[in-house]
Amino acid sequence: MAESTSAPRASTVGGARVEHRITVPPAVSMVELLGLRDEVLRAIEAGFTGVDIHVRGNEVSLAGPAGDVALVARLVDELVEMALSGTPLTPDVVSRTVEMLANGVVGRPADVLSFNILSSRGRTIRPKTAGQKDYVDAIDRHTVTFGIGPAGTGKTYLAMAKAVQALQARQVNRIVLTRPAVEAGERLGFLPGTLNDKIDPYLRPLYDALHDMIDPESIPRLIEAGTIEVAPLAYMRGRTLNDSFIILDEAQNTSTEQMKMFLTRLGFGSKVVVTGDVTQVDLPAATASGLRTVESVLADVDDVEFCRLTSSDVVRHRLVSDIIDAYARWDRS
Ligand SMILES: Nc1ncnc2c1ncn2[C@@H]1O[C@H](COP(=O)(O)OP(=O)(O)OP(=O)(O)O)[C@@H](O)[C@H]1O
Repeated sequence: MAESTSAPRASTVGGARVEHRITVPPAVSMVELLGLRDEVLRAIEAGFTGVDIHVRGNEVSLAGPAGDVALVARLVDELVEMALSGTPLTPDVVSRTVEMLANGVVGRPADVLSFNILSSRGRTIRPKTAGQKDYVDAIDRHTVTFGIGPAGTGKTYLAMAKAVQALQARQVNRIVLTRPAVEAGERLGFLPGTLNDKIDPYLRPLYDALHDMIDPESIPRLIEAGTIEVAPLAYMRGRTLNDSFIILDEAQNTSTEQMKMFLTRLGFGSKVVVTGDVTQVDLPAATASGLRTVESVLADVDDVEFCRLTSSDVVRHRLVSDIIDAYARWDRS
């Protein structure tokens, strides 16, 4: 951890302006901390224009308004902690850390952003927000986890990362990925091509995430062997899935009966993750979404967790989370 040589010290009348010095431990190289061509340092400066930051050797000096200086000091402390645990520091990591500190997120940003979910294909998948970390923790601790929240919060992506990790660790011997193919179900008969071609567009997002985590060349072999199964929800009927990591995506588009059918496929040694966004239901108006009803049905059942992600967990373009909030306000009015 960075060693702070003093608490922020007032240097101007009224205590508004303070100076603060941080000594970076020798185990962290300054290039690692400040980024190639100082890009991390520039990201910090851009976020706190009122704070003067000077770096000399392994000392970082801060001067500016007390509140900002305190925040930058904590930020540097978190970045040092991340560098010590081998987490690459980028401007994105800086802005996520700032966001967590500014929002008063409980716990340390370094514990969230340095947490390793899956190492595969030469890279590591980590949570990008505190909500994402809570979600993957919930998956670890429960047999059935619901990840509910807006688009782009990583609900599917992180569930798949956990599934691939469980497969790598031999905790399960199969991954089953499924979606309620609402549109495909209605139109299958009218589309040309084999069944596989017909359902493909609906299952495409699941393949895309898989490509990020498993060598694309080995995916056909794994599918052939049944180690990975990607299929519409209707194909789950009548089966019992043992020793499997099962993900139901877009679960807002299931009926109550389909949700029950899906959840009762659970076999021994299996884990289930259900993801969905209750604000994006594509079902006919008269059909109740199984994702809406399930929470009250299973409220008192042990080992089932409902985890909520919010617009602050959106990892797509920044604007996406503003758009989600704007729609939520419009809906309410
Ligand atoms: N922790 C993360 N690390 C890297 N990329 C991430 C992470 N979380 C999300 N992403 C990226 O964000 C994209 C959106 O995530 P995902 O598709 O899982 O969102 P979702 O919440 O399931 O939304 P949708 O309902 O649109 O499917 C992913 O394809 C992935 O590229």
